[in-house]
Amino acid sequence: MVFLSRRLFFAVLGGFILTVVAGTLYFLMRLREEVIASQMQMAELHARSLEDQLTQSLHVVDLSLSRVPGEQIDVSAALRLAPYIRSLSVLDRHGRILSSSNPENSGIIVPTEDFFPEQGDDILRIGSSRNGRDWNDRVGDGRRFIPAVREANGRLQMASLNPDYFINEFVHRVDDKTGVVQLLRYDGVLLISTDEKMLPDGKQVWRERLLAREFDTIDNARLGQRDYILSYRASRTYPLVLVVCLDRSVILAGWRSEALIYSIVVFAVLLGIAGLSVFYYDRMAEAAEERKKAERQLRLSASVYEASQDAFLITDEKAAIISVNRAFTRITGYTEDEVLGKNPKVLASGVHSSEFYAAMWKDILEKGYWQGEIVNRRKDGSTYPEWLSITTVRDHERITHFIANFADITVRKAAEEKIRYLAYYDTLTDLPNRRLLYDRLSQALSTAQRHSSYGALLFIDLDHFKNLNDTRGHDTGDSLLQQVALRLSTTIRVGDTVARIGGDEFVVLLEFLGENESLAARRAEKIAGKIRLAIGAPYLLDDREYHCTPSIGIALFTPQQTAAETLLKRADVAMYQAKSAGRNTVRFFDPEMQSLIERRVTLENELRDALHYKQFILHYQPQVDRNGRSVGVEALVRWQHPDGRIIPPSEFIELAEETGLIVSLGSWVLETVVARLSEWANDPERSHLSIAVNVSARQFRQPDFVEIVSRLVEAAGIDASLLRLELTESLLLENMEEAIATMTALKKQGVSFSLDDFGTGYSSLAYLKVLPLDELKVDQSFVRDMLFDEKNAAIARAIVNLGQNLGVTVIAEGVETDAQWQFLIENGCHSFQGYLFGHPSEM
Ligand SMILES: Nc1nc2c(ncn2[C@@H]2O[C@@H]3COP(=O)(O)O[C@H]4[C@@H](O)[C@H](n5cnc6c(=O)[nH]c(N)nc65)O[C@@H]4COP(=O)(O)O[C@H]3[C@H]2O)c(=O)[nH]1
Repeated sequence: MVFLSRRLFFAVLGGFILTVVAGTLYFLMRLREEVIASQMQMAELHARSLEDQLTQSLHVVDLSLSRVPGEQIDVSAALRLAPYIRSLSVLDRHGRILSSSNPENSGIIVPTEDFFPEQGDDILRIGSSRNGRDWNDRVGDGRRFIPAVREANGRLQMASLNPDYFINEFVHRVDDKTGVVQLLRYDGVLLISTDEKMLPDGKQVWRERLLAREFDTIDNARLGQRDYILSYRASRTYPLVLVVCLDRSVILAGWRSEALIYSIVVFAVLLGIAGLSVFYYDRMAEAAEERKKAERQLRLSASVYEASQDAFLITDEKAAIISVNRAFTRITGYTEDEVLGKNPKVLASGVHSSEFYAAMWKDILEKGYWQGEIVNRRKDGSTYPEWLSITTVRDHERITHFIANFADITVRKAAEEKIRYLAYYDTLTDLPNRRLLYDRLSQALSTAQRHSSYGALLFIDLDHFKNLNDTRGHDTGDSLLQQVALRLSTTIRVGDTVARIGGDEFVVLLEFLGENESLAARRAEKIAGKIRLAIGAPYLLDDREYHCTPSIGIALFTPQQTAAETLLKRADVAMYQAKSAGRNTVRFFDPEMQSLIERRVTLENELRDALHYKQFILHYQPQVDRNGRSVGVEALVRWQHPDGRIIPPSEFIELAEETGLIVSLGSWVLETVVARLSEWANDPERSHLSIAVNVSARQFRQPDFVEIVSRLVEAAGIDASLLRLELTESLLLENMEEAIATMTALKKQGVSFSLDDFGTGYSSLAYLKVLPLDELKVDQSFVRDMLFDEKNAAIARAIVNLGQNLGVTVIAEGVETDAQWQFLIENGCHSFQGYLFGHPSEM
């Protein structure tokens, strides 16, 4: 729609108003002219009819006066005929009234010189208007008369005319409020006027008028203070002029009031039209401005929408796509035509679960808004991360559209990742830096507290690294650091942390080293040893072999330890101790731990030697029945240390387990036992004795354990049932199925099994049913106190009952007194072992 400018609008409105005003004025003026024209006609009509009437009246007078002189005047007849004649008189040549119908006129000399025309026969000559009713009336009393004479036969006959008669006639025709009727003598002398105050035009004016025309109607004749329509007409017969003057102001009064009303109406209408126009123009201008603003806004929005670097996707209420912008196509590869009408699911990557989308839609529908990171799929099948915002558009609560706005954040994420990487990683080695180490250490400390588990911090410094840097340059130094980092990473378990905290300083964080401090220390030391070996292996730097050793400091952290800073300092101190101790070595921050470790290292080495130099011996402890008769023995290993001490198994079995030496030791024990059984087989006094052998978990889990035992038994040709393998509950529980398989296989060979330390472990009764056991061994801890502690007594009794129910024998170990033995016998125990029957000895 074309909208007029304000200036043009007012110009048009002004033009319209001017046109209406001009039209109205024109119309009113036309109306006025018509009024005037009709009044002029009217004035002319009046003038004509009054002149006609006047002429006739004067004709009567003329007739009355034209009688033969000397004739007696028949006054009454004349007056009857012309009521406007007051008297008729006869004058002599000198103007003396000889006789008159008004006798009092007689003798009066009439001054006829001012009559008009001044002389002439057979024509009526009109005198001027005089005061009084007649010649004889000297007082007048406001009355007037007009004399008229006619000369005939040397005599003058005169009539005194009553002007009031004519005035009456005139007023009868022309309302004295509207106009004035005047009767003039032809020479311009006023004879009669219906309004005496109004003076006629001067004689000269009339002379000129009458010379020009005998009758005429003139508009706008100024008489006195007023304007008139003036119509005059000279009598056809007599020297008189009849003038009708219509007062223009009165005539036009009606027109004026009409014009006023009309003007008011037109003005009001125009005012209304103008007001309404301005009002509507303003409203329309406002609306147009609003519309323009909205259009501008829309154009702006559209250009923002199109030019935006963010993708926009708009759907209808059913989630069918109705619009996408250029950025959408750039990011996803889909053109608008390809996605119009489709569901935004076309972009789904399959990375997110249905629960994720359900939660997202819940938010959108309930809160009207969702925002978050999501992975979508491009048209070419590649996926990309985007930051997505979805909002609803509502129309009175009803959702009409969904607007999704997203940006491909691949670059941003990469940058963030890079920043994060730079913040938390060492760029040379790709290892975590000090900051990340602190984070992980703090986490590890709280985890350690939660799980009551020990951990350790290993501070590793490369020996003489500075020399390498100084002599062969930093690049070579960097290369070494990278190789060391790689070796460290591959040496430790997944889940542990290796960090480079500066120069040639590395830190390894070990978690979950167990709840036992010394065990944790040993594990940490062992890993440190592995690291020392790994780092100690030769390097190839610039095609030259290079040897490097580390100094490693270890600080254990306990479940109570909290300060990461302190811990790192401790490990650092320990590392310096390692340096002071000659480098290429491992040192604990805690001196006790250090000596413990050192002792263990010594012990381990000695154990190896012991195996190598066959320093182990077996002691046998008898096992008896209710009658005290020997039914078997338990083989218990002893270490005959070169220093002459006999070391009990409690001091080395655990280390042997940890180091794996137990496998070799266990094999030696088995071989020795089988050899002893074979030896006893030929001894009638001992051939019935069984030998119980403790089998460690590691030994039992050897893949070829069944073969080893079978081979030994077969090779020795002994009665396999005399070989009784003692297993612990924990061993069996570690892998029940495998344990059953191994036991079953050996059972087939005739080997028997005893469950050692029964009651101290998990004591799951369920597994007892499925294990091919021959014997339950009541742990000595129950036996020791059972006579004083009812609970232990109850347990001992329960185990015996259990054995009876399962159909296996029950042996009690640690029997030291007769009372204990008697108690156990009374409660149905089958066999007994303990110092009461004999200490372990070489036999
Ligand atoms: N207080 C007290 N103790 C008694 C009494 N009667 C026997 N003992 C001790 O109780 C332990 C019984 O052995 P175990 O429970 O199998 O416990 C054994 C066994 O678990 C392990 N062990 C011993 N020899 C071997 C072996 O050859 N291989 C394996 N894997 N472990 C062995 O070492 C543990 C300790 O063995 P030992 O020091 O010989 O200790 C033996 C024995 O000397 C008594 O009346 N009172």
